[in-house]
Amino acid sequence: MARDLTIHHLFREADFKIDERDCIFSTPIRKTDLVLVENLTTGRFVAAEMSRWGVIEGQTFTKVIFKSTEMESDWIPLNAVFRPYPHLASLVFLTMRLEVLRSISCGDTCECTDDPEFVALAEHLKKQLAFKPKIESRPDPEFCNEDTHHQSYLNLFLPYLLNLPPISEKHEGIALDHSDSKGFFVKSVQQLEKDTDIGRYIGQYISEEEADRRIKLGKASNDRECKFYIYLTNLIVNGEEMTVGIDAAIHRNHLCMINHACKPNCKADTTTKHILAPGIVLELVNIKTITKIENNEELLLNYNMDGLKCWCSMTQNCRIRNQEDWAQPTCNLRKILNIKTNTRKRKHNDVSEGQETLENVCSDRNTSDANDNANDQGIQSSNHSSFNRELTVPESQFSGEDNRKNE
Ligand SMILES: C[S@@+](CC[C@H](N)C(=O)[O-])C[C@H]1O[C@@H](n2cnc3c(N)ncnc32)[C@H](O)[C@@H]1O
Repeated sequence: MARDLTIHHLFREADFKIDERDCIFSTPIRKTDLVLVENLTTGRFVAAEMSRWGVIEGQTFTKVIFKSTEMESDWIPLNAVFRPYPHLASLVFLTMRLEVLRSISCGDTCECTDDPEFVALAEHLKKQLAFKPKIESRPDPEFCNEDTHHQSYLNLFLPYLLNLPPISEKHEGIALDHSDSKGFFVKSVQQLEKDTDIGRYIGQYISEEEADRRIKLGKASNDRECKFYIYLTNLIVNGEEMTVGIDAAIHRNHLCMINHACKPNCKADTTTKHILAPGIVLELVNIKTITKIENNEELLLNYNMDGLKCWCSMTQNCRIRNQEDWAQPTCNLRKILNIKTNTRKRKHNDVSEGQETLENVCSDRNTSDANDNANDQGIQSSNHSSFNRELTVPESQFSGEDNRKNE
């Protein structure tokens, strides 16, 4: 019996073109996330949990501390860590299972699943599929008052010198708050009159293409906390309109934490124009109240987003969020667990489909800059995604995690 299988072998033998190390740059890794760690001496992977990370004194690259059942906690270079997307986790699991079955040519009753390496990794990958980050454990977000731009946005205009919009100070009448069911939200701390301008939606300006890439990443990550922070706006270049995104997932102010409601008390106003360079005009996104808002009321916007499973309960289509609202993994784990040897061909087809999705996402990595890498390595906890009147995202992107029992 061939018992010397490693994940490397498994990928190779199944003829998959998956560069697992690349994936770390395309999906956020958080502390306590489940990862696969490569033992640099043996080249084998073990299941592990991210414990801490940082830059070791005198070294130029980031290292992480991991905990695994097999080894003591240790510092390892970040590029030895692989956190597959949840649906990739199921593909890895499927590949292992297929390879083990193939290598020993046995039926379902074989002892191959007793192999300690297989069992440890399979357990690990199953946990990966059940990835459910908790909103309440989130650290307070950091805010700033200025926009910034991504390389993809600069590329649209070089060699022009861009004049970024001015600083937008936080309005004194609003504050950030948090609830277990909705995560962060914005509330008033004083009465706000109708038509009050409460500030500009701050973010990182990105090209439409980059916005698409980040949306794809959000989908591919299958993160149940999948949140949307990109607001699309218009840029008028020599009289022609083009779309750009303002991504507030990382670079943001309070306003990106305003939740959606079907009957909102605020609106996004794009009538203020800002001249970035001669002939290049940006439509700024200002948030304004559309009703009088009493002290201690939540500020709400209509995202006008198709497919949002809205929890605001203001219309018949909305409901209260519950556990079922989480996005389900795209790959059917139960199917994989019940795999039969004689269904091997069909399963291989399943794998190709999923892999295609993943490759599409990873292949766009070059458009991302150093800023992105920092974010993707878990420095921030938020997922990149988007909300806007023009975006249509499948329902599974808008899932929640808790019910409202704590409110
Ligand atoms: C810009 S964030 C709002 C702040 C968010 N509560 C947080 O903690 O980061 C937008 C995300 O919040 C969630 N959300 C906000 N309002 C919602 C609503 N009425 N129904 C469902 N999801 C909502 C969705 O996941 C959406 O992608």
